[in-house]
Amino acid sequence: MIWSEICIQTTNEAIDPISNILHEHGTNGIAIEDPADLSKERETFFGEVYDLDPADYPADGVYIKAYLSENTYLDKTVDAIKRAINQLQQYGIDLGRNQVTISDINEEDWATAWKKYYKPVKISDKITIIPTWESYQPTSGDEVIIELDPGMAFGTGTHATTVQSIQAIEQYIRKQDVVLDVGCGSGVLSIAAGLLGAGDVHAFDLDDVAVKSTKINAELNQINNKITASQNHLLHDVALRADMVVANILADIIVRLAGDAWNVLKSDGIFIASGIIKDKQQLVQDTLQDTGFRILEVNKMEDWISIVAKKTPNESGA
Ligand SMILES: C[S@@+](CC[C@H](N)C(=O)[O-])C[C@H]1O[C@@H](n2cnc3c(N)ncnc32)[C@H](O)[C@@H]1O
Repeated sequence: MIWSEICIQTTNEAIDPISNILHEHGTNGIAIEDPADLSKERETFFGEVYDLDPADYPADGVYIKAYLSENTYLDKTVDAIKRAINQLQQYGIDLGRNQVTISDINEEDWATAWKKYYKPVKISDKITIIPTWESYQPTSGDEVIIELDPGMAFGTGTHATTVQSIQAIEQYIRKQDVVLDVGCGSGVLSIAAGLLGAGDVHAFDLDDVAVKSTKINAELNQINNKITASQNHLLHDVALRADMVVANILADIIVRLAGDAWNVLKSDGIFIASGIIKDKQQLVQDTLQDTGFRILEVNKMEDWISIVAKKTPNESGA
């Protein structure tokens, strides 16, 4: 079968929002080619992405590739994707060259192409993520291994926003916590929470592909007894009581989520918000504080901000 490959040349900061747009327009198998992956050092990064080959990467820019099956609406879909990407400039996101190219590709090529960029990666002092098709020898007895096959869903675990989320989960989780993962993608954050001791994890995503991927990955890690995954818009109509809410999603969506996150959290509950660009940091902080949260931490990795907030009155009593 022949597929259409959409390749967008853009910037690192545009990867998440453009990936979301591509998902929303029904594309499959998103692959990211970012030369920064070869050389980046993260302040709080505990290891390296192993075995990456420079020959696999573009000389400059970031390429996001996604695939559409043969369909008569290709032109319309591509136009809609271009329009949605251009609108990101209104949110202050730098799109770089913003060049979109379309080419035909055989099914056998795309189905496995992205896998060559995805290697075992140590993302905290405890956690290593390994793709299911790679072999890996743990380096210490207490290493927590997350096996992952994200398939078509977002979330290899290696993106800075995901790394920040997992590091915060590791720091704040307590045994038997009830955790809600909003925008679960591949389920990587839910699995991290489950393996780090959460009692019950509820994962939500708008995208049915993400929900299926979370279920598959929970089973792969043998913690499907702890994790439920369902299709949902943010936390709408969720009546659970949680110790922790984690959302690696865009800043503007976190702003909309803040009130519901407050409502579902128990007193002293923790809200981990990630996927925030620098320009939106103040907006998210202000919104969280106006909602009543006390900001515990603001962290930066590459160009991304994550915020950890607690459901306790702040000093001004708001
Ligand atoms: C950046 S990905 C994060 C995936 C994963 N949690 C991680 O950290 O790697 C954001 C996810 O949020 C989902 N999403 C976007 N808007 C949403 C909404 N309004 N309600 C629920 N999920 C949403 C997307 O489908 C996508 O899977």
